[in-house]
Amino acid sequence: MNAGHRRRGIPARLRSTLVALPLLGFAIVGLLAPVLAPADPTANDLAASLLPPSAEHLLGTDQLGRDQLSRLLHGARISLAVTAAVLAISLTVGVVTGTIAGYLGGPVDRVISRVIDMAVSLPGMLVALAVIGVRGPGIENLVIAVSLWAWAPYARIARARVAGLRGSPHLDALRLLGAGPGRIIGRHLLPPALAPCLVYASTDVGAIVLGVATLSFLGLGIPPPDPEWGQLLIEGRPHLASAWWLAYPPGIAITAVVFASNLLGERLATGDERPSILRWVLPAGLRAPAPRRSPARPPTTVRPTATSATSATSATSGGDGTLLRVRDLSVSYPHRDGRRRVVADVCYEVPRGHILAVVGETGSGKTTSVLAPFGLLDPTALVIGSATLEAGTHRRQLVGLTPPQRRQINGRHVGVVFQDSLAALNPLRTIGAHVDEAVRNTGRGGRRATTRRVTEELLRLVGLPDPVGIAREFPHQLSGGMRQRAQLAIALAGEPELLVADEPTSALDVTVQAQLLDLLARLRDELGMAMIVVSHDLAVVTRLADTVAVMYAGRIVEAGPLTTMVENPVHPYTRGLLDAVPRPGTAPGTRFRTMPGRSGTGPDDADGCAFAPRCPIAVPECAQEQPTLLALAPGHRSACPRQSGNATLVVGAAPERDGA
Ligand SMILES: Nc1ncnc2c1ncn2[C@@H]1O[C@H](COP(=O)(O)OP(=O)(O)OP(=O)(O)O)[C@@H](O)[C@H]1O
Repeated sequence: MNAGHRRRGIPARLRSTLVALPLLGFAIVGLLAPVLAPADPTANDLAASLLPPSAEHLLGTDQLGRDQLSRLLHGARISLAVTAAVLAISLTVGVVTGTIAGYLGGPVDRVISRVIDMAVSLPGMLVALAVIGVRGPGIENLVIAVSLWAWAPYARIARARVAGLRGSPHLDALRLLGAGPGRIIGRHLLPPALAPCLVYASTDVGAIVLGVATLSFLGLGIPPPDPEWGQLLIEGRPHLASAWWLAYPPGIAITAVVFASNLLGERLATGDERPSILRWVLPAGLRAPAPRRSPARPPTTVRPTATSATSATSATSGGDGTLLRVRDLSVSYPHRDGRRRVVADVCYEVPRGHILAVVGETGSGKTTSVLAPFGLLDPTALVIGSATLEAGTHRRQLVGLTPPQRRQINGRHVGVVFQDSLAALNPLRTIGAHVDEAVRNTGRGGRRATTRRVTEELLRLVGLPDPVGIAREFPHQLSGGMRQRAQLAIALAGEPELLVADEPTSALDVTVQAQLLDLLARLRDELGMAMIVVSHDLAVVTRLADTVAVMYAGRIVEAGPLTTMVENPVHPYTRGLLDAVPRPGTAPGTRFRTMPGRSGTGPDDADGCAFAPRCPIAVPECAQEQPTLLALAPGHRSACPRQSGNATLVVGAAPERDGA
C-alpha cells in the first residue's frame, strides 16, 4: 500500500474490492439467475404488457408482459456464460501460443508473432460480423466470433513475458537439475505468463460484455426470445420515452460491468495491490514480485558440441582417484571473422575430495573453462576437447553429450552454484519449492512431506537457521549469503560427487564470504565432495583450495599445489596476483602493486605470450612464440620459460597429479 492510498483513508485493497463489486455482482447474479429470477423470462402475458415497476414486477414488464427483472438476471447469465467461454478460449489459446513462441524463439517465434500482429490489427467487430454473417447467430457462433479477435493480446503478452525469461539463469539452473522442456514450460514459464494475462482479462471482461451486447443490439448476437442485455436494449429502445424501465436497467448493468472491469484492470496493472488480487486466482506459489534480469553473463543452455581427442584421454582416466579430467579444452564463439577462441588448450583435473581453485582476472576464461564440460555455456559456444567424469561407477565423456544424456549427470553427479543467486533462483517460487524440486528431480523425493523433510535437512546442512521458516520464504526475502546457501542446498540435493562454484562469494561482504568459504570446506570434509571454485581473488581461495590453476587470456599459465602457488609462484602473472592481495600487518597508506596494461584478450590475439606486454621480465622473444606449459616439480606447471629453470615440457600440456 503506498502513501497516496493511505492519505485518502481507504486501504488500497478495500478500494480494489469496491471497484470489483459490480463484477462480483455480475458473476453472482449470472450464476444464481434461475434461483433469483421471480418468473420465467420467456413467459408471455399480453394482459400485463408494459407495466411499470411495482411490488409484483420490481422492474416492470416488457411489451409481451415478460417480467423485466427476470430477463435482466437471465441476461446476466447469458453474458457471463459467453464471457467465460470467450475468456477460457482466448486465455488458453493465447497463453499457450505465446509461451511456445517465446520459449522456442527463432523461426517459430517469427511466424507466430506475425500471426499475432495480424490478429491484433484486424478490427475485432468486423471479424465478428463476418463470422456471424457466414455461420449465423447463436451462442456458439458468438463465442467463436469474439474469441477470434480476443486471443491475440493474450498471446502477445505471454510471448513477451516468456521471451524475457528464456535466457534467465534460473532456467539454466533448472536445466542443470534435470528439468525437461515440459516441466520448465508448465511449471516455470506458464505461471508467470498467466499472471499478466489475468490482469488483462479483468479489463477484457468489460470489452467482451460490450461486444456481445453490441452484436445482439445489431441483431447478430443471441436471437430472441433469450434475454441478452444487448437484446433487452434493442427491445426497449422504441419505448425510451414511455417505458424507461425497459432500456435503462440493461444499459446501467452494461455500463457498470464495463466501468468496473476497466477500473479494476487499471488498478491491477499499475497498483501495488496486484498480489492481493492475484491471491484470489493464483495458487500461493505464483505470488511474488516480477523476476529481475541479471546483468551478469548468463550461463545458458546445453548444446551438442564437437569433440576431439576423446579416446586418448578416456583410456587414461579413472582408477587413480581422478574424478574429472579435462584435456585440450578449447571454446570458441561466433565472431565477425568466423569463430574466435576464448579458451584454448586448457587441461586440468580434479581428484576425488579435492578442491581446485581457478583464478584470474575478469575475462580470462575461468567460468568458460569450468562450465564448458557440463554444457552450461551459451548455445553458440563450440566446445572442443575432452572431459571425462567418473560418474558413479561409469566413466563418461562429457563433451558432446545430448541434453537428455546431460540431465543424467548434471544435478546428480555434478552440482553447480552460480555467482548471482538472485538471478539463479525463480523469484516466483519459495526456497522450499526450489529445493523440493531438486530433491524430486534427483529421485530422492517421495510423498510431499517426505520430500519436504529432505529439503529441510539440506537447508540445515548448509547452515541456514530455521529451515522450516526459510523454506517458506521467497528468494528476495533472504540476504545474499542466505541465498547462496539455498543455492548450495539445491546443488547438494543430488548428493553430487563434484560441486562447481562459480564466484560463489563475489557479491558478499567479507564476513559472509568467510562463513561461506568455511561452509564449503566443511562440506568437502563431511561429504568427501570434490569442488571447482572459480574466483578472481587469489586470497579467497587460499582458505580452502588444494590446488590452484591461474588463467590468463584464455590459457592456464600456472598451476600447482596451493602452498607452492602461494609461497613459490614462478609465473610473473601469479606473482602479480599475489602482490595485489592485501596482507595483514601492511602499514596503513602502503600502495598495493598493480599490474599495468589491460586484461581480457583472447588466447589467439597475440603471437607470443599474451602477458608479455604487461610482464616486468619480458624479453623480445616472449612476444614471438607461444609459451608452453612446463613441469617444474610434481604437479607444478608454468608457462613462463624465463622462470622455468630446469623445467621439462609437459606432453600434451596435461597436468601431473601432485606427488605423482
Ligand atoms: N556468449 C558469449 N559470446 C561471446 N563471447 C563470450 C561469451 N561468453 C563469454 N565470452 C567471452 O569469453 C571470455 C571468457 O569469459 P569468462 O566468463 O569465462 O571469463 P571469466 O574469467 O570467468 O570472467 P569473469 O570473472 O568476469 O566472469 C571473455 O572474453 C568473454 O567476453
